[in-house]
Amino acid sequence: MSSSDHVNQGQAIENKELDLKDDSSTTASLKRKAEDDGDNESPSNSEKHSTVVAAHYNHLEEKGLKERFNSPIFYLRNFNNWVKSVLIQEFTDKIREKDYGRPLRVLDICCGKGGDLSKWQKARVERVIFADIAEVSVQQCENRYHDLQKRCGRLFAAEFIAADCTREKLRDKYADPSINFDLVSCQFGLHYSFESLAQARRMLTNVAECLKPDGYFFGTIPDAYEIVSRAQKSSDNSFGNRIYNIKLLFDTKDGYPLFGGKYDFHLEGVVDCPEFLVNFQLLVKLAAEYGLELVYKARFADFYKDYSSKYKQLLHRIICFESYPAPPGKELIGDQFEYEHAKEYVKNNDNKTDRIGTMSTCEWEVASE
Ligand SMILES: C[S@@+](CC[C@H](N)C(=O)[O-])C[C@H]1O[C@@H](n2cnc3c(N)ncnc32)[C@H](O)[C@@H]1O
Repeated sequence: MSSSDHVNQGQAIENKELDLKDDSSTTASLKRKAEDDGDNESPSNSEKHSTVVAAHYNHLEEKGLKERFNSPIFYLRNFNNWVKSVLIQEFTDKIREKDYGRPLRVLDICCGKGGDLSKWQKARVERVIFADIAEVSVQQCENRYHDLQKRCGRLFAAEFIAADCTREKLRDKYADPSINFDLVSCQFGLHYSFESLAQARRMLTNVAECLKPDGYFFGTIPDAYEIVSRAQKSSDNSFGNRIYNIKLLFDTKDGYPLFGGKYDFHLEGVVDCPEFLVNFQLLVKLAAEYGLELVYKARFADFYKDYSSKYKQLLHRIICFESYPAPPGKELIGDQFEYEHAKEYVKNNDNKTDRIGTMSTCEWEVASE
């Protein structure tokens, strides 16, 4: 969705009434339109959830290579990394198309342990500020940065900030508060701010107040519409499979609240804490108040369709899919019944191929929520 120089569907958003049952999305990119003055809304009094979230991420163990290979979400993680890599590449390219030599400055908000460090290195950016509420994660991010620096010599400059980005003003914490970002990235983190309007506003202020006019904000969030639909089909407001479980903590009969739509999310070995639903149309409307205009949104399945041929090699390189049927000597990550779709595909494709790359339905259910 749109600004003047992008595919123009903007009016649809502007003119529509908010409809809680309307569709939402998993990846979105917004463009900074013009300068604005930010926002001075006071922070919420309740910091309980943020403390639980920070404690959860602080206690997550760092996994070694071997553990990662044996993880039941091995392909899902790789696929999520593919989505993030493509987003980073696409938006750095967009800026460079206009201004090739521009040194790119980035804010990676809700950065975690720095899962995107090497993506920023490959994108040849000049400076990245990493911010996250979990101070242990921020420290691990900094350690990883120094390791990467040792391995590859020249690396972008970096700053590391432990802060609740839904309550604190990040600008006051930058080494240079007059810094302007070309890109702000928030991967799998923005939804934590939808606990309350004040928190969402603070987050968007942090995102937008140092973003250059024509800079981009992009991120990935769970799909509220999908989550609520799945919960409504269940008898106890919860659903999941062998790798994930979601329990909504309110009655979904009449949809979901605009803020504070809380659910417990468990993803095997990675997430186990409360999260909040994001009504996408509301996000778009709020973001507009901060000078941000939607230029693209897609659910992961559609994102894959949009970019899989352009970034096919990367899909192979970071092993986003497993071979079905499993090659001799290898086992499938899931049970046989999780590959019916792949079995059908191989059966119906006129013997063009006897093996395809795929994900188990359990992993795909998470990627599509
Ligand atoms: C699912 S992890 C994603 C980490 C990273 N962006 C990635 O893609 O690997 C979500 C991150 O959001 C952070 N987070 C949650 N609430 C936050 C808040 N209020 N302020 C800053 N970071 C927050 C968590 O600490 C966690 O590191």
